[in-house]
Amino acid sequence: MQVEELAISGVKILRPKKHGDSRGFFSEVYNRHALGDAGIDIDFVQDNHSLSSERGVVRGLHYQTPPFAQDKLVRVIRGSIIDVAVDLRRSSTTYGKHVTAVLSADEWNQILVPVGFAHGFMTLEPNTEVIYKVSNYYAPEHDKGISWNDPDLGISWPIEERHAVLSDKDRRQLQFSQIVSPF
Ligand SMILES: Cc1cn([C@H]2C[C@H](O)[C@@H](COP(=O)(O)OP(=O)(O)O[C@H]3O[C@H](C)C(=O)[C@H](O)[C@H]3O)O2)c(=O)[nH]c1=O
Repeated sequence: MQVEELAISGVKILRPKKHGDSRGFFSEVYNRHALGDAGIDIDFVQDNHSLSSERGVVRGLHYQTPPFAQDKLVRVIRGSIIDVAVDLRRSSTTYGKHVTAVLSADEWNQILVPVGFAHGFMTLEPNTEVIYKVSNYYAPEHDKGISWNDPDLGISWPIEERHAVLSDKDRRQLQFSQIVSPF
């Protein structure tokens, strides 16, 4: 498995091996030992799967507060997304900064977003399916968010606001300046 560190410490791009043959392919998309060899020792407890039917669907920017904070290991099995992680670690030199990565079924890449980050993505194609492991259970009362297009975050999304598709919840998220990070 290939591992690439992104510009903010802790956020990594993983690319598991794909074994192709005349039938198709086989890939170990999660292997705890392989992650351990890459210095990643996380006990994932829940698998999530979302389908977004349109291009321009935004889910995020979300995080769960302790004691239900989540590490996330995200991959795309159909379509593609631009994935975003915002550093909410108050002592970090990159507090409030973000990294982005294009994840796609074609690239077969994954992103590891550790506890301490807000996470979200925008779909780049219709019918995009995202699968991800989280290291803590869903806890609605601990589910928090930041507005996806907060100018203070400076995230340059590839699809303009008027064409973005969001949940009512995500249309009402707080601005970055309004949150008190618990990390
Ligand atoms: C996250 C979650 C949601 N739900 C239920 C709650 C709602 O009835 C429905 C949709 O939830 P929500 O609108 O929060 O789903 P997303 O907007 O895709 O949220 C995700 O968006 C970004 C990408 C994230 O990083 C998080 O994993 C997660 O917050 O699924 C559950 O039953 N379990 C769960 O773990």
